[in-house]
Amino acid sequence: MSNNSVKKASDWATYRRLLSNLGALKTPFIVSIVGYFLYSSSQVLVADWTGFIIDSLGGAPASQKGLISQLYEWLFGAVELTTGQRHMIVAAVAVPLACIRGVGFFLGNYWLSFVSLNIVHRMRMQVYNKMLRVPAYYYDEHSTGQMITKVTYHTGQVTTAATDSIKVVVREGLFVIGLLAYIFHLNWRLSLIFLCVAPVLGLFINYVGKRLRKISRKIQGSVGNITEVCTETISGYKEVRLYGEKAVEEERFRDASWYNTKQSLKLSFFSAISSPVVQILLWSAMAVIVWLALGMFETGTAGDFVAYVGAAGMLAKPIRQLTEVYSQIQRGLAACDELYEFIDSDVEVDTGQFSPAKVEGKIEFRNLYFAYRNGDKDVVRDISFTVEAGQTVAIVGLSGSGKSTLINLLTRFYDYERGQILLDDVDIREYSLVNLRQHIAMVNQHSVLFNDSIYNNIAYGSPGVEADDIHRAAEMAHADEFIARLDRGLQTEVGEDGSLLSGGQKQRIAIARAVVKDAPVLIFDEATASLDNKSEAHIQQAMEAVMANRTTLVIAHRLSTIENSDCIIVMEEGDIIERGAHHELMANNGRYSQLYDRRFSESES
Ligand SMILES: Nc1ncnc2c1ncn2[C@@H]1O[C@H](COP(=O)(O)OP(=O)(O)OP(=O)(O)O)[C@@H](O)[C@H]1O
Repeated sequence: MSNNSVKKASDWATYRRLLSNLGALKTPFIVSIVGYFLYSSSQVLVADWTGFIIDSLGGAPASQKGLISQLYEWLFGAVELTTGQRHMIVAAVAVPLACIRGVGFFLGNYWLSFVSLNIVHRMRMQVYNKMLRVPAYYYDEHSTGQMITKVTYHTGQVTTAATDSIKVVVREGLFVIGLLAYIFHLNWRLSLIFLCVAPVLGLFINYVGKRLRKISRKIQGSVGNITEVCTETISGYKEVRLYGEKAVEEERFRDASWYNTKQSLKLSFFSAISSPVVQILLWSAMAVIVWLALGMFETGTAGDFVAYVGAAGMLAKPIRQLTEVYSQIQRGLAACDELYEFIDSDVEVDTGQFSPAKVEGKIEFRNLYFAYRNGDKDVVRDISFTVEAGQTVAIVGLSGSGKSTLINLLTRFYDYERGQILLDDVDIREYSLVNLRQHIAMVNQHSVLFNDSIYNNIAYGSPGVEADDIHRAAEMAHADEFIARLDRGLQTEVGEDGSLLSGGQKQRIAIARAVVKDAPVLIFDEATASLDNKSEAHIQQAMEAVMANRTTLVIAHRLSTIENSDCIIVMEEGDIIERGAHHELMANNGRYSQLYDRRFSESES
């Protein structure tokens, strides 16, 4: 019971929130409602016109209730008309009715689409903006497939509900109200019978609505799973084939797709059953009405009777349409719920106000501890070291020792709670996020290239950069040589994530991008993938050129980077176990010299 009332409140909250988006769209919304009002009124008047025609067969129409009859009486009551003139007037009513209907239809349809599409666009932008701001944890905990589904499938559901379905709701809803008002006007006692059916209809529709909403949520989840399997198969197509996992992936996909099919069938069942049930209820009421009307219309004309039964009969169609779109509306609302949940989720903490135009680049880690939210223990412990402005520090250690975690904390993709990281002696949490990241350039193991030209990839993050700077950066990154060999040079398209380039070429473009950014702090997470000697030498020279005069933190795998750095930090399982210059650590004969010997012999062989 309490659960239900909570759900109800949240349903209303969803409606209210959607409507609160109207804002500047109020005028087009009102125009569309006026349009649909005209459209529905003209539809109601068609029933009235039928009664008017029947009454005019025996002479001047004499109905006291018919709307067109009364207008006719008001306009022509005092005029002597021939039968021919009267017939012409009765027939001519069709033209203004069609005009009102047409104008109303256009105004209603166009302006309601205008409103709905704008609301959907805003919502889609809110979702996308949120993706740019959610913390790294969100990406850890949700798959790419599920996130893509939000922007595509979920907003698609809202679009259908907010455009096609809402049009039917407003248009046919107003039509139903108009018809009810009209039959009440003709005979209110008889019309009360219709109202007796209303609570039964309401209860039934409410029950079906809840089921539809629940199933719709399951369908959304299942579309997320389908997209997830698909994106994994697409990005890992080589692994799938090389490891012979085609059958397993096919099975995973079949499960996800079949679950979706089952839930969609359930949804179809409920939406298909609701319309006939509603129609049976309505037509039962209709039968009672006709039966009673035959005895109760003794005061009205034959035209009134026909108009009444005609209008009552007309109710069936819009009510059927309303029940038919009900499932789409529920799907839209279920999607809205989930999108709003996402829109309301936390963003990266960004409370710092400090925004210096330039920093020297001194970095200090001070007694830093950190545990990931989903991990149970600290993955780095009591980390303290300083990198003076302009120095290079290499961090080495076995896989999983916490090297990347330190970089993730420095760039504030995750926030620490114990200890400090300082940039120019100011805690990095006091910097605004945008400002902090402006001072850092990073070349990652998996630097992402965008599906654009090499030129634009190098200029990424540095809007308005001069062409000369791009050329210089490409030279410094030792990328100019291979770029010159390409037919379209810097304008060559690199494909999705640079798929048309080799690993070494991609890295050099990423280095050029860091050069153009010209930040005082540089982070290199060196690729472990073995490059051929020539590429390695190119990248080595590129790195050295870029590192000059910058504070550099290198997660190092290459011997030369390690040997030349001012200090080497050796990590093991989250702790710093050794630190010092290369020759000092070699002389210590500890873990570093073991690691070094191992790498040295590997690279020699
Ligand atoms: N997003 C995350 N959520 C939870 N745990 C994580 C996350 N990223 C890393 N870890 C864990 O933190 C520890 C340190 O990982 P980290 O990536 O910092 O190591 P690394 O030294 O950079 O390793 P590699 O050289 O293989 O990149 C590992 O035990 C890892 O499982």
